[in-house]
Amino acid sequence: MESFGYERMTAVQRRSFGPILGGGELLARAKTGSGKTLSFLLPAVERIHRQLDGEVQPGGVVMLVLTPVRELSMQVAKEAEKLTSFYGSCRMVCMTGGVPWEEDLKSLDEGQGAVLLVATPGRLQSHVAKTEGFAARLRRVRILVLDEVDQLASETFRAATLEIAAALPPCSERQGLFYSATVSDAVHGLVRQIGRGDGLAFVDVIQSDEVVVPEHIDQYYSLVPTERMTECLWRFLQSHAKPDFKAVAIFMTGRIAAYYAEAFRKAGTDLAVFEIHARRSQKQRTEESERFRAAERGVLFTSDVSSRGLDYPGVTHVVQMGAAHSKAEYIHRLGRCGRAGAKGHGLLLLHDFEEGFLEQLSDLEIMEEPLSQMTEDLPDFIKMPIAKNVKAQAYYSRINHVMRNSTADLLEIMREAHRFARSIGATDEEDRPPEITVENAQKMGVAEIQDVPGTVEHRVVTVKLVPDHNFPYHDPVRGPRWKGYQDDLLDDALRSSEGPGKRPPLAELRHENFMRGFRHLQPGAVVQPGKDDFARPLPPKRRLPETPRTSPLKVAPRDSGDALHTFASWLVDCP
Ligand SMILES: Nc1ncnc2c1ncn2[C@@H]1O[C@H](COP(=O)(O)OP(=O)(O)OP(=O)(O)O)[C@@H](O)[C@H]1O
Repeated sequence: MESFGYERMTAVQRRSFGPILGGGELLARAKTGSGKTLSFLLPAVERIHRQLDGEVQPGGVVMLVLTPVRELSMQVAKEAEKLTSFYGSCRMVCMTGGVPWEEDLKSLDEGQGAVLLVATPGRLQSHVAKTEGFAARLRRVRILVLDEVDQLASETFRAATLEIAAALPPCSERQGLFYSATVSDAVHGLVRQIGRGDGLAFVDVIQSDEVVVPEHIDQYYSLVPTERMTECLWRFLQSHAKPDFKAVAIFMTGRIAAYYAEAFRKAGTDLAVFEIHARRSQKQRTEESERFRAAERGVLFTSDVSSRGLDYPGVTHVVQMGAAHSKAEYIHRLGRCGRAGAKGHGLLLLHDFEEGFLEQLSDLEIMEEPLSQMTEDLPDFIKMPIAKNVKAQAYYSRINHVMRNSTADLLEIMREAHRFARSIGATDEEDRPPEITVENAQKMGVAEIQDVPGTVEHRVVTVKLVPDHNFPYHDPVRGPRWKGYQDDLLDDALRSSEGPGKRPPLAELRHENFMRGFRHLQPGAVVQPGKDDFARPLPPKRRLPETPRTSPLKVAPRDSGDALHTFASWLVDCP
């Protein structure tokens, strides 16, 4: 403990060390931020060190730690690395999604000795199923740790966790350690399936009559009309933004977090804005995570990928933008602040339709923060220049999220989502929210409902590409390519009607593309791809002479080098 700079053990550490060193199985429940990571890592590595007798093959895994989220795996891996380098008897390897597959195998193979593997279930399950010889490398696992076990026991991770456990030695030959701040019935079920059954110790550092939220975290909530959510978040962040203010704001989905991060940046907050969610590449997520860890001040805009286990030093505030899936999830989210005995402050901004969630929190000390009067001194979030696509995606993802998590009437959900669309400036001049195609409406179960805002008829529009010059670049295999999502649009359109080896004269622009900014496209409109607003017709003077409907597509010859200059226009005729 001293090498980690700690004077004394926390309660969960004190009570875990003995049973783990003794080889027993353990289910442990302790508050967020109470030092659970070291409470399993330290005695487990010590035990492995004592047991290792040189018989393990290079690349063989002796200890496996599963965590549900990539960033959490990386965080646990860092602690594990400190310990393994101290003991020297095994080395740490971390495997998560978002990293090239071959790198996993390389890191297993390079280096001497047994491996302490920290991994997310998805990546490991894929290796077990697809990588030749991988399961064999797991046959010597002596200690299995499930960190955030109640999430690993949830529907999302349970199957993968069981499949991985099936590749390990029988439970009589390994030790299972199961940790979380909250323990559900599903956890007991999973532990029964994976563990030995007999002799499981339950280290419960939270007494049954005690509240599981650390006492030094103040909790507040406000009931907020959808239209005022952004304003409330803005005011909260601006009014608390002292020099050491460091906040985590958790949104319903990654796409909503992405919209807010961009909106707050553009609104000119003086707080540094960080952004972590599943819509970013793993490289971006890792870099952002490191930056936020090192930052003294700022806000992390994120989704539930950051709600568990992550230990960002110095987080003072957590804002939850909407109800959590459950009380347990609320507690995990809140636990990103007030760690290791520090003071914390949590604010839950509940949409007006989520009031019922408060019943689940009735035994917590959570106080109402009344809404302040609305004032005018705010950035204009509705007019904020943010791509239509970003707003539309936030809107779609929000509908999906609310549908999955609410029992409300579907039409009510759509109407409320319409209010959300308005509040982020995602509606058009006629107050229509982004379009939902009939196909998607069917998937969402709203196709049969009259008056669903934004639902459109299935549309397939045949477009003619009139090539000229000005393609951004020419891909030798795929032909002319645009940049950004417009690139995908053109590409989809062409791919949908490509014959073997050559492009046909006509390409179908399918209805999906209308969701992505084509709704204003009129028959005969001429637009210039690659420009800021793809769907905006060019002024009449830029119109090209109309091409006869049946004329073949003429692809301009490549002039010089890689740059094929074309001026393109789309002639559209409805079927
Ligand atoms: N004995 C100790 N004394 C002081 N600080 C400690 C001690 N052990 C761990 N810590 C620090 O406490 C913080 C929280 O630890 P950790 O991340 O393990 O919490 P946790 O209980 O796993 O939380 P969560 O439930 O959110 O996953 C970390 O910054 C860790 O370095």
